[in-house]
Amino acid sequence: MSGRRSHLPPWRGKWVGDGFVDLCFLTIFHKPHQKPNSVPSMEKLKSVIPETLKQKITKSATDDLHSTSSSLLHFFQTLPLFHQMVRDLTDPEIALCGKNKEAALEAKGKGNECFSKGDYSSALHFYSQALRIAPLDVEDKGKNLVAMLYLNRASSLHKLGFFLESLRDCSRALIVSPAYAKAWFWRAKANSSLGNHEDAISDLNVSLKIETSLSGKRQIESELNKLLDQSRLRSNAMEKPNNEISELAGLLFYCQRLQSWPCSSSVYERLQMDLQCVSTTTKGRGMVSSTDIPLASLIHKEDPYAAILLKHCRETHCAFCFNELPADTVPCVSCSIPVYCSLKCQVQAGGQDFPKCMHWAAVLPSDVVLAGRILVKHIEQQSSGGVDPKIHGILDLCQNYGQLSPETKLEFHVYSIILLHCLQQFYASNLPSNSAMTSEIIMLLSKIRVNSMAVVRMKYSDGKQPLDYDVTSSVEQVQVAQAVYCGGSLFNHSCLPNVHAYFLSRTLFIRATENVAAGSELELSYGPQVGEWDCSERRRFLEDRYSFICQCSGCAQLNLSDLVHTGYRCIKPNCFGVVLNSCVAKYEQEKLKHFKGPNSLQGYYGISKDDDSCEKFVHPHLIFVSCGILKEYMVSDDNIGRVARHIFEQTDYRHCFEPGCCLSCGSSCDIRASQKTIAGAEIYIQRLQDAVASGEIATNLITDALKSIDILRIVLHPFNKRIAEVEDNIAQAFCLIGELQAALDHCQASIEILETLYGENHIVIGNELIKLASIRHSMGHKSAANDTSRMVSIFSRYYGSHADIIFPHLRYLKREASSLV
Ligand SMILES: C[S@@+](CC[C@H](N)C(=O)[O-])C[C@H]1O[C@@H](n2cnc3c(N)ncnc32)[C@H](O)[C@@H]1O
Repeated sequence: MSGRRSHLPPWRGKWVGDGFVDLCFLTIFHKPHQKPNSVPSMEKLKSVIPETLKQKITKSATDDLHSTSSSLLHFFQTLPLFHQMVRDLTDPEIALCGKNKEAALEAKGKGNECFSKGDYSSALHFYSQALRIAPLDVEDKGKNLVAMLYLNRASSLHKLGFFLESLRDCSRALIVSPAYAKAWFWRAKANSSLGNHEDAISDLNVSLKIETSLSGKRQIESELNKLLDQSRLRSNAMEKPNNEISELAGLLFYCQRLQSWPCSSSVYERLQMDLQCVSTTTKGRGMVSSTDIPLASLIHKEDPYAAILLKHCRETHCAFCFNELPADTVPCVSCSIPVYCSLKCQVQAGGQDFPKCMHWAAVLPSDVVLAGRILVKHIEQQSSGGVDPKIHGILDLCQNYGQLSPETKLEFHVYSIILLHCLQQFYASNLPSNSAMTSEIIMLLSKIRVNSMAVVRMKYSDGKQPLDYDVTSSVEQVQVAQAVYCGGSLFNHSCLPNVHAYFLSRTLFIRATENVAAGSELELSYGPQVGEWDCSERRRFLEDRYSFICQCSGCAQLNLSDLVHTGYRCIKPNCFGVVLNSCVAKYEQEKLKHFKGPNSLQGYYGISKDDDSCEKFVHPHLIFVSCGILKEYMVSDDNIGRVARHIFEQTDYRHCFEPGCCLSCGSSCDIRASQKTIAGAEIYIQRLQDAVASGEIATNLITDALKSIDILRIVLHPFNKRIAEVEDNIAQAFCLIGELQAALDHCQASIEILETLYGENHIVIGNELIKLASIRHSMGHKSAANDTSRMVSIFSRYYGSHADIIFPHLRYLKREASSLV
């Protein structure tokens, strides 16, 4: 789920969390080999809608939809601009997504040129481009063009040392043209390079039989003799390797290399949870378990109802399984847009695609395309079941149309009419162009907005392969696809989630990250979490993006993290109290106003009553309000306990959140002056960040940043998140110049703050421990093994047996840790 882009620096193992996707209207896909198509002028279309109609639409509620969509439909039907736009979107002649023999031949020619110059990676690029646009049934020089392109690419791959990829491409060429002697020959070479000598010999024998030219036959014979000599030399007793490298075996090999599903048998971990969908008091439906759930249990697994790859990932990720593309991509058979990692994905995608790959599917925003896919799936399911394929109430999911922004309401109206007209080309009888159908699509778009999930992948932003791990590797979650999971949509959001969602291939997995008592609600995070942002930021984000006011426990209760996250330090030297800015103070004061007493929270999140009638949360860093007095959960004498006591040892808690006043001793602090001081310090920190990004670090930049963090420590509360971020920047800079002890100290300082903000078992801490362990390991410290075991336990909590698949670093670090012990 997308979540807002965190302000953490790129190397931080940052956690965007689970989130639902945002809308990205009007982003246009330009194909690499052709000029960008004319952009459908959505803004222009919106601008010609009469003002009164616009007003009506932007103020509409669900009940008004028939009337508003009828008026807009009527207006568009008489508007030439609208018809022109629909024509542009649907006309295969105008569209850029069609196959194109001339362009394919041109790209092939460029590939051949590069190949003959020995520039095999450019040749690979041009052949892949040509494959994408080559029509399936055309010939070039008496041979099938697609088969030729596969073969040419196979030769480039072979030259580059990608033998398995080369083998697969030869097999693909042979599927298209089985009597292609050269393809058998190159397949033999790939098999031979992979050590599959018997397969290589058998391929050469086939090639020899088919080849007609004398020179060709001679070349094959010479290769065959070489291989036969080699195999005679090998002992007869040698075990025969498994030579059956089929497309499927190739796929499995790739999955192993890419650390992706479905190669691992652990994927078949069983679901044993008995979950129920119940009605909650404040959040609509929600999921609960009828039994106690131990932490790390897999509680839900689901394939998407519909899913689409995001535009920016079209060149890098498979359009079906969403995994990273290998070098030997497989194009779509009907159009030039999607590419797949294998024939298997290509075939599977065929079942979920539109009847014909259409230009509009490449141009319209992902929400709209997803709505189109859902409509088509619905129509086809109904028709195949012999049911009248009338569209009504597609997907039993909630929607928040009434709470959408005026601009979004207008866009939903416009897009639903455009989508309807695009789909009518194929489904005119099921999709009448009327207000009922338009309202139905608006509802569908509203459901997608609230319920669709962002499918994410881990990205190593320093560009290194996961297994080439070193201390500066960074792990980041990036969104690659958007999908609707009907079951997954029933999990509500909490800023203190007790379950965690992640993806392997297209499959959604949800796992409990703590022990959850029977009957407690199971809630994941749609992005914001306690520790990541303060309460005001989280609520604003959820309201803007998903149009609901968060009613979770993290937002309803006081917690230490929210108070100190952006807090300032008290001016008294020995006071550990926190000073809040006006925005945070307002939100925290608000919580107290709405506090209805401890009983209102019964039954949530495993709260239990202890002897002196105080409510306890399972989250150790939570401070809670109970029985009319403020009391901290943490009674220990550590930092958290000290801060908590200072903050809450006051009687009149209802008025304690005065902005600019220390919550502990009441001293007033000049926040404006503090902000000015911070702005001065931030200049040097930014310079260091820029230097880190460029990889060139002068020591004076580190010295300046160290002075700046000292200044920050004077004005900001010791647990303010900004200090953790800057400590992290400095640690990275020290890493880059090889001063590992200093890097270690700053990395530890950063983690200490993050543990206070998130809790020590949070996945963010797991990500940070990757860095700590790697620094310690580079220094030969035995304690790296402790970091690793802590990290492994955190990752297991969030990913169970899938942790090693998602974080290949874990395997590396585990191996290194065992070598230290
Ligand atoms: C993906 S749906 C979750 C299932 C939904 N409750 C239902 O009845 O179908 C998201 C919607 O649930 C509600 N919701 C989820 N988490 C919430 C929270 N923490 N506070 C308030 N409403 C929430 C909001 O209406 C939100 O738009």
